[in-house]
Amino acid sequence: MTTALELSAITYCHPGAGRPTLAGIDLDVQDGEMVAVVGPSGSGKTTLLRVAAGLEQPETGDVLIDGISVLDVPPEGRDLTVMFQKPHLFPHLNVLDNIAFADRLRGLSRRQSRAAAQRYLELVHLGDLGRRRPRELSGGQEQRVALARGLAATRRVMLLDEPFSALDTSLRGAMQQLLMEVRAALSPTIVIVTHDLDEAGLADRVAVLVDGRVEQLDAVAQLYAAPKTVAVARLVGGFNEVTGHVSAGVHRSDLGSFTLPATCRVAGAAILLVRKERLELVAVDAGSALAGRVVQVRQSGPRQEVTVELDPSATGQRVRLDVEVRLGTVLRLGDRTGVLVPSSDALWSVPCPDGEVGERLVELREHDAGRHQGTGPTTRLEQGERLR
Ligand SMILES: Nc1ncnc2c1ncn2[C@@H]1O[C@H](COP(=O)(O)OP(=O)(O)OP(=O)(O)O)[C@@H](O)[C@H]1O
Repeated sequence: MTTALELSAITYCHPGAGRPTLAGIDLDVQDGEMVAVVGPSGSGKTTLLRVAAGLEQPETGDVLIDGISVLDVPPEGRDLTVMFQKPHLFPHLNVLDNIAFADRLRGLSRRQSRAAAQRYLELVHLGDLGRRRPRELSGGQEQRVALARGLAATRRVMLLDEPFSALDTSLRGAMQQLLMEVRAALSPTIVIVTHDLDEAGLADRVAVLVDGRVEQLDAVAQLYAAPKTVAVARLVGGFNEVTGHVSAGVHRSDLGSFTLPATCRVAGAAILLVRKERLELVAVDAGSALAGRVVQVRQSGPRQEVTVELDPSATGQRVRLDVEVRLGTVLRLGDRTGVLVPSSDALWSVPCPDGEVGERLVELREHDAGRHQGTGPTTRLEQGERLR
């Protein structure tokens, strides 16, 4: 596989901004690959696309297409197409000529460019609407035409900036389905900026942008199973976080001691990450369950979530865990319940960000030191044993 687009050590600062928007971006997109760019609002996603497209010039770094620097090439010469949230169709041209426009610019005859445009129009399931004007289209149809026009114009890489975010949920779903069909038919190379993690899941890899840097570039399943940092975990969402520390592959905290998967190579101050849907509510006296009581029950869309406050640990701390349960599970505030923490392969841990290594961690370390004083070498606690 060849690298279609590469951003190398890109830095960029908006005029008047206090700090760089892009602070050393490295990103490669392989031929035929779809890479999604996600990140908190203001993290620089659109700026990154604009730099790739040549609409902004980076301060340092390079943009390469097929291994050749295009820094000196203007946007229209870069073989990249950008598609924005708003379709921006030409109002005076009919749908077919909107799609045929790029080929006409490249010098193709009207007949050739319209024939190609018709094929793209059929690909987006609007084969009959070629003669309509953009004002005669619904929002969803307009966005399909914009996609067809983008595909017709693209020679190398398509850059999509939240292209479906203005559409309602069902239209967005339909456009995502269409994007999959287009990928299966044409294997275009795509970079898509999105806020929607489900949409990002359509991509081969997802780049998580935090503070102007690519914090992680991985398949979406990896972001859920093995986030590199707490910022990535928070962006992905759905994790319980418990601060503690790791030594010899065991995370120790007020929740207890949990062996981490061998692939998790964190040491020192670290946050244990446990996904809400991997915790299980069981009978309060069930074997290795942690006991507590229900302090909140809430419904969010098709999901039901329960917050359980665990009985105090030996150090007096009351850890709260969010648990996703089956919709319709009957639970009342104050109910006693057990919480079963999954086995090590469903756990993960990330380093504590510097600012979050707080007093609690110091207390935990002191507690551990006291616990093991005079008892010889530290023994590994059993999985799930609370500190006492
Ligand atoms: N033209 C500009 N001049 C000055 N600052 C800008 C300009 N455009 C964007 N910024 C700032 O640069 C930062 C990154 O903006 P950008 O639009 O790239 O972020 P984003 O991740 O795409 O955000 P969102 O998800 O909200 O669309 C923001 O702090 C924004 O306010």
